[in-house]
Amino acid sequence: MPQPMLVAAAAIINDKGQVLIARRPAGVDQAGLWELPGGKLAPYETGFQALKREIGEELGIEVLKARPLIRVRHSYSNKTVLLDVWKVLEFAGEPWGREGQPIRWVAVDDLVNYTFPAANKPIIKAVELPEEYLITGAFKDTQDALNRLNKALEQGVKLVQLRAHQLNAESYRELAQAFLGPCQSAGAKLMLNAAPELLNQVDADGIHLTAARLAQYDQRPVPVDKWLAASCHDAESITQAENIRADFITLSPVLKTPSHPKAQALGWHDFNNLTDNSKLPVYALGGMDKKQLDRIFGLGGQGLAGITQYWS
Ligand SMILES: Nc1nc2c([nH]c(=O)n2[C@@H]2O[C@H](COP(=O)(O)OP(=O)(O)OP(=O)(O)O)[C@@H](O)[C@H]2O)c(=O)[nH]1
Ligand SMILES: [Mg+2]
Repeated sequence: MPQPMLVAAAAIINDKGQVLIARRPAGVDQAGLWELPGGKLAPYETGFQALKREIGEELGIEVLKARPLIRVRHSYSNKTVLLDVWKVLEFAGEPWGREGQPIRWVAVDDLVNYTFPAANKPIIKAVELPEEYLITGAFKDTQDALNRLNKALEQGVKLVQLRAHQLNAESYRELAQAFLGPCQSAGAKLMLNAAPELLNQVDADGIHLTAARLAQYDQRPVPVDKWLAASCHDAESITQAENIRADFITLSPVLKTPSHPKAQALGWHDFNNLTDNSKLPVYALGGMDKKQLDRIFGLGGQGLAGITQYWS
């Protein structure tokens, strides 16, 4: 593999939750496309140092606080880039296009209306996705499930996977219908852990494929305006998720977990290796709790997925 060009880029979010994008000027590579501000690492610079310098040069602001968001390797016809993308949490000053480039604050939901370089597809998804992915656990009946869901939504959960393998197809569909309203009111996305065809009956935000379902497809089984996620456990299933153009994945079990006592845990080292080689945003799953979020970010993860934290 050729040595990639190392690039640091920033997802700068303001207090309205908008993200700052800039337009690449005429005459440069990828002219006219929108991008996240940033640029190439100088020799001996770390990603964060390059981020601070580039953002100062391009936008005239000082990055005060940032954390890793996603690292994406992408090969164009003329070069390979490794984009080290940071989420900027605090900055000083008012950004302006110091190099004459148009800049714009855009609502996260509107990012789909702008054209970015091909490498940015998973990056835009990482910007859109929250840090936590709730997977539903055991419940007594519909009312109990809804009570637990509402509690989780009150605590700020923005992404929910309805996982209920104990239900038959009809009961699952009914429960999924019942989940739609509360999720919509809370501005949360609802992923169905079910066959993709269920989207024809239940207008949820997307489908989460089990590892078994993931292996069955040779192309993306849901429309592009819906989200597609998959459960992965190793490099092979991650490649399969990329091949069918999934938007994000869970990777498990990172640590030992009581819900899957027989499964061999990956451990942090393998989690890091696998996310490094994944093009897609990766949620860590298995034995996770919120205290591990900074470690997960540092190892290339999007955030954590799980059940115990919000469902019990
Ligand atoms: N800054 C930035 N670069 C991106 C993005 N996506 C992407 O593929 N790239 C690629 O990363 C490479 C380096 O980015 P750059 O042109 O901003 O580098 P730079 O600021 O150091 O430019 P310069 O060398 O002209 O001063 C370019 O080939 C660009 O196409 C993105 O979202 N932001
Ligand atoms: Mg640049």
